[in-house]
Amino acid sequence: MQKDIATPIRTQEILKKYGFSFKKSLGQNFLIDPNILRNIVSHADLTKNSAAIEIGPGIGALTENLAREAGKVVAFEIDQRLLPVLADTLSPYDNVEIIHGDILEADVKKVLEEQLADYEDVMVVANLPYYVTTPILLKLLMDRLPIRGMVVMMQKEVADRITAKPSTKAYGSLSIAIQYYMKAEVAMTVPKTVFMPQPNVDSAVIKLTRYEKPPVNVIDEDFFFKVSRGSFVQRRKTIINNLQSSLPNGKEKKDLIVQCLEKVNVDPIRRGETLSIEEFGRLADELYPHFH
Ligand SMILES: C[S@@+](CC[C@H](N)C(=O)[O-])C[C@H]1O[C@@H](n2cnc3c(N)ncnc32)[C@H](O)[C@@H]1O
Repeated sequence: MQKDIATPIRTQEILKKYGFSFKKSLGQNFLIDPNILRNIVSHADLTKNSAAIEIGPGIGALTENLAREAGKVVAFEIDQRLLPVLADTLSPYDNVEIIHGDILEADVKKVLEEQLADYEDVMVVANLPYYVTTPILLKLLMDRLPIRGMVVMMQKEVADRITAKPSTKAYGSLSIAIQYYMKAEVAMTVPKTVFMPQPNVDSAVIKLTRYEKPPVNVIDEDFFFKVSRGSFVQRRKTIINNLQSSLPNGKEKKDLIVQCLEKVNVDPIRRGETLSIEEFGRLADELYPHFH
């Protein structure tokens, strides 16, 4: 067994050897605790028949743990300065491929089709760069990748929003966007002390498991997301007020919106934050013929 990359001493040695300085703008907070890393990977339930996709391998701390458990790891890293570091730290593993580039620009579907098709399942596992957590998650979901799920670390406040249930403060359009595709749960919270440098915010790891089919069947997904987003524009306002402002010609069509709300048993004076995904689905389908 190789020495872990992610001990504080080894991380310091690697950073010194390469004269590496952290770029805050790239969300570079590296993990330096082998137990946390093993724990994150255990939530992904990998076997040698699984492949893992990692976003932002840094100096390879999580990558190494993934390489030990999965059949193959493909990791996307934006910072060119880390490429020689990764070539060095991950040299004991022949099942890792590093792709240099921005995950937001990457054709992940092509990578899955061309390089990972032989694996039974694929998991995305990452300690995400916090400045782009939401765009990364939404991109991966909208790409409709045939993955089993994701185990991803992020700012705790974002993890709470993603996993939130209706009628809670954290519930909003992000909760709906993610929970439409995946079952979402907090796997663990993570203290600041296991990072170098320490971030200013608390962190949590969430586990997302892709649904075979969404929890609600809708006529048009884009319209469903438009209605749910539009219902949260001003959280303190009622759903009728928010929909009047967010739907095209909503002000003039107030009576029609009220009728649609009543038809699906949603009181127009409820707030968006009280509606479940199923209720948003029924409402979107009712509004669709009049507003799409
Ligand atoms: C929070 S660090 C995690 C590093 C390592 N996985 C660990 O856990 O120690 C985030 C990593 O993502 C990289 N990164 C930032 N933005 C990225 C992007 N748009 N695409 C790919 N990698 C990115 C950073 O350079 C950094 O290596």
